[in-house]
Amino acid sequence: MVLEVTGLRKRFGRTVAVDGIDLAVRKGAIFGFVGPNGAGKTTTLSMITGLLRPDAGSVVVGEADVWRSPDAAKRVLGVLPDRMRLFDRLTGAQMLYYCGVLHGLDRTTARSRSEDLSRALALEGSLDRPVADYSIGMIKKVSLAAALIHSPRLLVLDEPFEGVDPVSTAHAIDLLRSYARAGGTVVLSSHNMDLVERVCDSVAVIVGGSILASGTLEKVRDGSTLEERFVELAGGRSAVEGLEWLTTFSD
Ligand SMILES: Nc1ncnc2c1ncn2[C@@H]1O[C@H](COP(=O)(O)OP(=O)(O)OP(=O)(O)O)[C@@H](O)[C@H]1O
Repeated sequence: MVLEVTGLRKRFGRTVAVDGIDLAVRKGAIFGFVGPNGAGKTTTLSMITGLLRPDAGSVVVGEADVWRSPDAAKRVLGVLPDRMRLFDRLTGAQMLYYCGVLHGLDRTTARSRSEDLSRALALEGSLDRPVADYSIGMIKKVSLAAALIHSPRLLVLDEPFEGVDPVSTAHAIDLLRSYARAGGTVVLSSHNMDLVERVCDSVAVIVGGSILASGTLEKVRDGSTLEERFVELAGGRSAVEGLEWLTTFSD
């Protein structure tokens, strides 16, 4: 296992965001973490990556406990956090160079990897512009490149495809697949069930801070589509009753 999460818990005031979850992700997996809004995905991924201290539980990445040996764990991790604050006065090229050097790459390697990643993620032509001027999709792509630049063993990506166009998404998927085939491991969250079905080989469904189903994609789908299974586990669709006023139109 590359990632082992045991009894993870987090509460914000009276809100129990994560209610004692266990997860195990094997080497080479592309693992999808799905759940409705407010289910606890970002809170869980933030605790896994050392960004948010858990109230209880442990996270082991490779051999390292994220909260006891954070330096060792962070060497193994590549992270695309949700709503990441970027150094957005830097150009894309400067930001990738900075991330590479921070992770211990020498200058030449950081520059050449940043060029390789920009080609793979269709960011050429944008790297000399300040990140502050990037579109939402471009920010996701440069953040993904920043997560990959030091060639980590485990990638944790919170909503990596949100706002990313279909061609760039296809490139990013190809990149993640070849990374996983070579022994890298990916944990990603997404609201796009078709995409999760396309990319992931195993999934966990989190609702109200608890994991309601996890395992291989086939096991969790249980004969239906992931979307149907997701809606079922998340408590079904809400009715539109009581919204008749919506069709009275203001004019
Ligand atoms: N810093 C915080 N302070 C207070 N409550 C928080 C904080 N962060 C998260 N929460 C609450 O914890 C719960 C889980 O939030 P979280 O962001 O983990 O959900 P999520 O599954 O990532 O949702 P989404 O799909 O909408 O991004 C929610 O009820 C949220 O309001």
